[in-house]
Amino acid sequence: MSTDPALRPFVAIDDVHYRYGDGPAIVDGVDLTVQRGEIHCLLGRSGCGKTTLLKLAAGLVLPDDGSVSIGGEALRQPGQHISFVFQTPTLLDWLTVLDNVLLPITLKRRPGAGDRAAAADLLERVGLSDYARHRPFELSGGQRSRVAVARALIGDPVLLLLDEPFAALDALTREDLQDDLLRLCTRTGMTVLFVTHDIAEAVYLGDKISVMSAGRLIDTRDVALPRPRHRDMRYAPGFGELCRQVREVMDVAAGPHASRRHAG
Ligand SMILES: Nc1ncnc2c1ncn2[C@@H]1O[C@H](COP(=O)(O)OP(=O)(O)OP(=O)(O)O)[C@@H](O)[C@H]1O
Repeated sequence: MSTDPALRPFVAIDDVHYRYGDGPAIVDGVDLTVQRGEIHCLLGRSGCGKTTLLKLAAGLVLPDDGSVSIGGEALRQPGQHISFVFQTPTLLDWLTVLDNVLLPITLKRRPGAGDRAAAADLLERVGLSDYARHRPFELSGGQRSRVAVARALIGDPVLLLLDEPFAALDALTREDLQDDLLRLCTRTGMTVLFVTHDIAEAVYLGDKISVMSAGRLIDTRDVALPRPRHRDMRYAPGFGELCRQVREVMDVAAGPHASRRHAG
């Protein structure tokens, strides 16, 4: 690995192994690097270990073997400036939307006027200024997901980890949120590791895509699409071809039956 800090990957997951208790290996020798400012999408079938790898990247669980480092520092506990967005937006119904966004601050100290202004600014950026005083149960699923993204960004995290954050949403709302996320990433230059089952989502969002299967990374590739991404790109022939190539990798990982089904 390079000794020049500018060239060193921001996230370095190095030969990481993890099992829950005495169970089987769930993460089985994974090497993954993410450069600063990169959006790296992690694809894989259900149960292959994606969430566990994300928890390792957050320091929520520690590797049995191998190492995780963020910004050149070995991670030995939950990372201070790492935010996690879960599939279900875990908002507190008794707090207002604004107070939900402020929650990560409130858990550490009393929020000040600057914190409130930052939360209001984030709500504006996700299109929810008019909902600051609402309670989460008054919002749609897409709006709740937007609040969860805004909450993850309070305190300017250096690394954003997202675990299928838009999976429960309808296709059009999901596309809107993908565009919101890309805008926020461009503005902040944040580094992102994004877990999804959805190949088109990974291709649209990612600078790179890694495919995971049975605890291992079986493929990592660059996404050869220009930035900024635009929704019309989804209908360009090159986009479909990229999706097809990734699908092929996933089918090969799933064995000959999946490949035959895909072939028709
Ligand atoms: N806390 C836990 N204790 C024991 N086993 C667990 C625990 N969490 C996950 N597992 C097991 O680890 C394996 C991988 O789970 P993980 O959630 O990492 O997969 P995933 O790829 O994110 O799946 P999905 O796409 O369905 O969310 C599964 O077999 C799961 O049952």
